[in-house]
Amino acid sequence: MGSTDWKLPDHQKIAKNKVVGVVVLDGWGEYKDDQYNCIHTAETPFMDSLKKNAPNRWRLIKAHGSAVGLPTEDDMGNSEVGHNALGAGRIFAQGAKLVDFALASGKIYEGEGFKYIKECFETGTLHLIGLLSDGGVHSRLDQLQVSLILEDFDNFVCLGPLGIILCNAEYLSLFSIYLFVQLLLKGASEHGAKRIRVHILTDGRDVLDGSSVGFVETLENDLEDLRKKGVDSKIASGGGRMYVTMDRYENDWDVVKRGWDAQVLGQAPYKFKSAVEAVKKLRAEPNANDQYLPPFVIVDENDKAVGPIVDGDAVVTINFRADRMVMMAKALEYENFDAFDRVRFPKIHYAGMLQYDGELKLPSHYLVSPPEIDRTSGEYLVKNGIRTFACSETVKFGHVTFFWNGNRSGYFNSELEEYVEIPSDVGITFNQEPKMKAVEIGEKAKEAILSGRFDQIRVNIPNGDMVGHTGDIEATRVACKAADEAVKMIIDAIEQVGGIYVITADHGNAEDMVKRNKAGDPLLDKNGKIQILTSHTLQPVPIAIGGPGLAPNIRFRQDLAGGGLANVAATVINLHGFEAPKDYEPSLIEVTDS
Ligand SMILES: O=C(O)[C@H](O)COP(=O)(O)O
Ligand SMILES: [Mn+2]
Ligand SMILES: [Mn+2]
Repeated sequence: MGSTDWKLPDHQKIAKNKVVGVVVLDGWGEYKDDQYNCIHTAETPFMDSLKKNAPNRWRLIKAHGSAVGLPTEDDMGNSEVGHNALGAGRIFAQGAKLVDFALASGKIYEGEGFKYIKECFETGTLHLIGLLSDGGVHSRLDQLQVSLILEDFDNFVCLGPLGIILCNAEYLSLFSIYLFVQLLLKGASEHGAKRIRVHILTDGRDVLDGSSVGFVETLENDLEDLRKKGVDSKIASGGGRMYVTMDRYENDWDVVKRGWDAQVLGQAPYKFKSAVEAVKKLRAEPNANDQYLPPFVIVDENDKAVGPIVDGDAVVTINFRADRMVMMAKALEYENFDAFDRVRFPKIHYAGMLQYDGELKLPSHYLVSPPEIDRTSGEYLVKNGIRTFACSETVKFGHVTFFWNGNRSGYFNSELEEYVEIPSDVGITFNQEPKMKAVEIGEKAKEAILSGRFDQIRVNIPNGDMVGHTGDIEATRVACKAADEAVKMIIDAIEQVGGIYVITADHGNAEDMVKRNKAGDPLLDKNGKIQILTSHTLQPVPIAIGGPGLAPNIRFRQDLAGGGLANVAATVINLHGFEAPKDYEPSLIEVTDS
């Protein structure tokens, strides 16, 4: 945007030059106090005191559904959409929604990306690689499926293979134009794909553990339908998302390599004739779960892998979310690549569901244009001279940099910014080390605050989320305590320099660790055991402001009951002493006369 006026007007009532500490507690929502609320049951004296002691400076904000650009109010928040909203100050239609629209309108098949992969359909195989679940965080199974038929316009109900999906009005107007929605598998085959291989990654993180079996069965049924229509379509390989392919921020390339070996080379420690059998058998191993299933390939009667990726094939990574697909995209696209030995680098036509990195333009071909998240608060502030420090450990590092800056890697101005990544533990599940690197993040942030070199210090503290995803309640309590201690360290430093703090979260997770019925009571499985919730939640998140630099007459506005994460950017800009851009969601704060 060449014509952007980057100069922010001075705020009429809020002074400049205070150090502002912005802390994002990952996966830290607000929910009723019971034994499955790990934030409540953990010792979190610092966060508790904020809530208790300054009611005008503590409130809840929305972090899911339409408040963060997701298709429906049933969509839980996640780190990508959460940090995008926090950093950009506006609500953008996010990947999940954009793909829905592109599929519903059929535009996906008219775009450059689809045309590019279609060039291989005559003689090559179309490979689809991605997360197989209806979690809606990285991908959605119904976007892959063969049919979704709108049957009942009056009641706004879409019937699909997965059951009933309620459509909101915006969706309905699009759906109503297209009675039969062509989804990716069906659409690709109708547009000429003759041979399709799906490389599945099982979830259990954005959905219940154990649900992978049902998703694989659903996909198998769809592929069976396609086979009846003469399309040679099969599942070719698989593995658990956290152990195969979906690493992020280059924490552990072995994860991507395991996927590469299975998907591209057709090699894996486990071989099965069917994916349903694979998932059932591998899940039966002690301590096995959907997130960490080992890699497997599907083989034919001669024990030969049914779907390695070879020269002349087309490949689509079907995830719309960026962070856990960037590494695979690099492996599939970059000629020069040394993160691991690819053994074979097939000449393929590769497209992402979306373009995952706007700065790297990666991948160069994609089926759906990503949201154009421009003019983020980070860019405005840096352009107005705010010296910015951002830090987290590897597994969340990109959240306060890449996602915060609208899915762009790199600095806006390397002279004014410093981004510090603390290496995360590798090769463990985080319930084994629930304190993670919270203290180290706290130390780095403290150092940055006390150094006098920065005006904004921005951190993500991952514990509640990363340990919450393991479903280990005891460990999640330890995680929440560690996060609380890290926040206190940072805020103590803010106190020392007379600064201001903003503490919030990107979505819920640790505050509810059990699946519940509509009345909010825990659900039991068929053995009478509670069903552990490893995923995020629909709960709101807290935001607290304070610090000696915050004038006594600044408080949260009382008239913004529906405020959400996107309102935080204008709030932070104000606290730096500037007015926010006019099209930003309104600031949460007001300056009273007294
Ligand atoms: O990628 C993940 O770890 C989960 O799917 C979502 O968690 P996040 O949105 O907090 O990263
Ligand atoms: Mn998160
Ligand atoms: Mn998470």
